[in-house]
Amino acid sequence: MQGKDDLPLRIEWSHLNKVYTGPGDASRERPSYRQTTHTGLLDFSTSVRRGITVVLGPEGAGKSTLLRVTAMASVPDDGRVTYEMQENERYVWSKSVAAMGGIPAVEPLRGRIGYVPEKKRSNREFSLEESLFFMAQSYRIPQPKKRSAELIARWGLAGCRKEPLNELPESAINRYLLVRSLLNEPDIWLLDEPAKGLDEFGFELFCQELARRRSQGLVMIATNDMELAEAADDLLLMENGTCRRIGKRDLLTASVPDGTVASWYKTMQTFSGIHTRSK
Ligand SMILES: Nc1ncnc2c1ncn2[C@@H]1O[C@H](COP(=O)(O)OP(=O)(O)OP(=O)(O)O)[C@@H](O)[C@H]1O
Repeated sequence: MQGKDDLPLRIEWSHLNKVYTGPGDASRERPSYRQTTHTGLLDFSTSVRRGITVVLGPEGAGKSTLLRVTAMASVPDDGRVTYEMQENERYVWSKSVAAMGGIPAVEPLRGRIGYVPEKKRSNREFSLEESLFFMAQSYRIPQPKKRSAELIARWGLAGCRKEPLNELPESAINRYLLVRSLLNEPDIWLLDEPAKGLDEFGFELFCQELARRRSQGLVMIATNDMELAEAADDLLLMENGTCRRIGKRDLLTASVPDGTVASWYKTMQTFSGIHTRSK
């Protein structure tokens, strides 16, 4: 019999483009009336499978944009994302799907994606406990109270469960965001700098969860934290909104003497002149 781990789980991006337009550069002495544009994704095409893919790249390379679009929290200008969840079950996210009020078409998928965004703050006045309960209800999770209580206990958040989200200390809000993304036991877990702001205990819990999900689902981590990047099965290197390199971590890092992701990434930077603020 085919187990869950044997089922195909794959995301493919085809010719994705995303450009941000905004008012002129406010940092300039004279205000400009011209719009500025920033490239988030530029004809981005590649695919990933089950396991942990770490997305690397310098500041502004498009890592957060890629995760945001893949989480369907943002609509691409062009191109498509295809999610193959299992045989005969696939979904597409694109501008036309979004424009057609595509939410019903991707609704079953939404409940199978967990996303931790880059910005780790909340201005909500709900308590941590209420917020998780409401979210569990919106996902139609059976026994939502039990599920949120279980996660609160497992992630050491019982002491601050009554606190409003906008008053939580940084370490707790980071753990809360991880818990929120796990409520629905997602098949696809998308994490933008997940270790940033986590305390030591939170990082330990996060590593345990990552180990548990390595074979169970598809995990993508955008990070500049080279210690975390060592968790990768696959590496995806981005530059100027494009995929510059993708492959098995072991094969890519075999080309550097110490076999670490940090050294491989440094070598790649040397050849392209890209710079980052890696740890
Ligand atoms: N909401 C936005 N409005 C305007 N420009 C944006 C927005 N989000 C991203 N950008 C621009 O898009 C480009 C890609 O940004 P993105 O945050 O995706 O890169 P990144 O690789 O995640 O960078 P970092 O490592 O700094 O988080 C950058 O030039 C950025 O300034």
